[in-house]
Parts: sequence; C-alpha cells; structure tokens
Amino acid sequence: MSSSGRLEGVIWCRLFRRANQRAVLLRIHAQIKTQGSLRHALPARRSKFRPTPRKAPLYDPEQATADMDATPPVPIISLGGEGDESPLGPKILDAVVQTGFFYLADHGITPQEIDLLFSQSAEFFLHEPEAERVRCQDRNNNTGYTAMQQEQLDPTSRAGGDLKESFYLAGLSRAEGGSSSVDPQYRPPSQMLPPTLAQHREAISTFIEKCKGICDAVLAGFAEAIDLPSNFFTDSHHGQHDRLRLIHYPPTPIVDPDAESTLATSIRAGSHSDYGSCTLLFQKDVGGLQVETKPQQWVDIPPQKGCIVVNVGDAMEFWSAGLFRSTQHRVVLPRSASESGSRFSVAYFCQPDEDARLVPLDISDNIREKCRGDLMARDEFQRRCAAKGVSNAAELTGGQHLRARLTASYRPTRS
Ligand SMILES: O=C(O)CCC(=O)C(=O)O
Ligand SMILES: [Fe+2]
Repeated sequence: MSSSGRLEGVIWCRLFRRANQRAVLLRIHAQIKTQGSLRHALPARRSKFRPTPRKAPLYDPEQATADMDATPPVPIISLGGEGDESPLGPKILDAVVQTGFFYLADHGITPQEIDLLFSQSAEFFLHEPEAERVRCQDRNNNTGYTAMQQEQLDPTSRAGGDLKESFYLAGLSRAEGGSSSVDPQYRPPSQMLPPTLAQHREAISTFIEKCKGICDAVLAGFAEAIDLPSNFFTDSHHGQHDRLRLIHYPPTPIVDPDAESTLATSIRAGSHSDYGSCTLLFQKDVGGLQVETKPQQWVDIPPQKGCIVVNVGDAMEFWSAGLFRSTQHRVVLPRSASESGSRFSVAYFCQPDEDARLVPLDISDNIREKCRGDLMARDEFQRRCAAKGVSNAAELTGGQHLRARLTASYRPTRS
C-alpha cells in the first residue's frame, strides 16, 4: 500500500472509532433521561466502550500541550537539584495547609521515563485483549485491572460509576523480596501481569521505586515542616499498600460543565479525597483535573511541564490533626475538543503501613502561629473525619482506613 493510502486508512479507522464511541455514549445519555441511572443504562458487557483493539494509535507524546505553561493555580516547588540543598519542609508548609496540592519540579524522573510509561499504559488499555485484562483483577489485594464504572469515587453522587478503567501495580521487585531490602512483614502482594505490561516489568518496577523515593522525600518534608525528625513518617511507610495506578479515561462527547443535565451524567472521576499519605499524579496533555479550593469552587490543575502534581491524602490529614489538608478533587468530562479524546494519567498512591496508627499529633505553638490564617478549627476537623466515616482517628490504622474507603467506592467484580 502507498504511504498516502495507509494514511487514509488510519484516518478512516480513527473516524470510525470516534463515531462508534460517540454513538454508544449518546445512546447511554438518552437512556439516562428515561431511566435516571447510567449504571442501569450500561450494556451488560462493558466491551462496547472500548476503542477497537489493535487499530487504535498509541499515546502520542508529541501531541499539542496548549495548557501546559499557564499561570499555575498551586505553587511549583523544587525537590532540589544540584546546588539546591534547601530543605523541602519549609517550602511546602503553605501549600499543604492551604489546598494540600502543589506541583513538584526537579523530582528526578526524566520526561523520557514518563513518556515511556504513558505509552506502555496506552499499549495496555488500547491493545490488551479483554480476557487478559480481566484475568489480572484482584480486588482483595487492590491490584490489577478495574473496569469502566467499577469504581465510583463519589458514592453520594447520582451520576453512577466513573468513566475510566485502570490497572493497579504493587511494588513489583519488593513483592519478590528483590532489589530493596524490605522486611517480609511489609512486602506488597505479588500479582499477575498481562503480556503487554509483563514485557516492561523491569522499567515499570524501576519507575515504582523512583516514585517511592520521591514519596520518602515528601514524607520527610511533611515531618520537617512541622518540626518533627525527618524519619517521623517514613518509618511507617514501607510501601506495603503503595500502588502505581495506570488510568485511562476513554473518549467521551464534550459537555457543558454548567448545564443542569451534566450533573446527571457520569464523570471521569467523581469528587473524592485520596486515602493515603500523599499522591504523585503524572498528567500528560489532556486536562480535566480540578480541586475544590472552597465549597463548590473548582479550580483546574492543568498539566505543568516537567512537574508532578503532589497532594496530601486523608491519612496525613488525620495524623496532622487537620493541619495538612486532604482536599476534594475530581476529573470532569471533556469541555473542549482537546479534552474529548482518551485521557491517560498515572497516580502513585503512597500509603501508611497496615499497622500505622494515625493518632492526631500535637502541633507545636510555633507551627500553629505560622499557619494561623489557615488552621482548621477542631470542629471542622471532626466534621471532615466524620464525612470520611471516621469517628475517632486516634483508633484508626492505615490499613483499616484504606480498606474502608476502597469498599465504599468499588462495586463487586462481575463474574
Ligand atoms: O486522573 C487524574 O488526573 C486524577 C485521578 C485521581 O485523583 C485518583 O485516582 O485518585
Ligand atoms: Fe485522587
């Protein structure tokens, strides 16, 4: 075939796939109007949502990145490169007590490593046969594949399950007692990998270890920020429950975010706070992530070149007695053509150990004074704990909180 013929073929494949997906979504939205629930409107088998296997293009790192360098809505903080020995703690204090979100620069993972992981992720979501994906599901260990709408991050919403699919990876080399010396008590579970990911096992494992290293630095920063020894939190984080999560939000039609009807349709990721100590979020070229900076006030956190989004999770909010904020965030449906294609993201969830007690700390007067304007009132802290199903954080362990939140947001796997 000539190159122009091939190009034409590719364009037709893309147009056909887009039209096919659009038709399915439009049918579902029409059914929502009559049946009132997207979950009921879902086809019995979810495979209709999928791009056609083996014909879809892989993730293209050269795609336009229009939003990338707009004025950042949260601070950009350097983890420190050569010649920058300044400690992280004082640099992140304001951000973690205000929104709990910041961009992290100079983190040591190269753009090439990130691009590679995103293309491996796209290869999995767009090319791995359904049987292989499903074979690797393990909800008991929070590893492997999760299907479209299996998770509903905001269980209170009437919109139904989130329009995304994902794959959770536990520390691969740690699970086998590999390179790093992990006390067997804190070993993450081993898991099956589907062929498209198994062939990249080494690279993915290295990526996970790098994320763990960054999280250890962030945890040390959290401790230093409140005048604690830098190992205060890292001692309770052996990576046992940490997960790297590859996420794919398939193409969906553009919606008007302010329209009343949009509230009844599903969302890419419902409003939620993260469950652990901190999250590293890698975004590429498609936006949609928003943070609730004030009640009902949602601010976009667009991809920022070279930066990871870091946010505080519930465990750290409990531990810090509400000084650090685990803020609600979500991923909205496409608002423009640039958001309507597939969105890929990668999250590294850093979790406290199973037995870590999340007893709220006594925050020193010195730190309280520094954060005066942003301190959370005691009753607000209690209210936020209660909203997350926690009556007394002092009696909670890292493992208990994680399981409670996962149980609340996942529906059982279909057999
Ligand atoms: O995909 C994203 O950008 C955000 C995902 C997220 O917040 C989560 O999975 O907890
Ligand atoms: Fe999140």
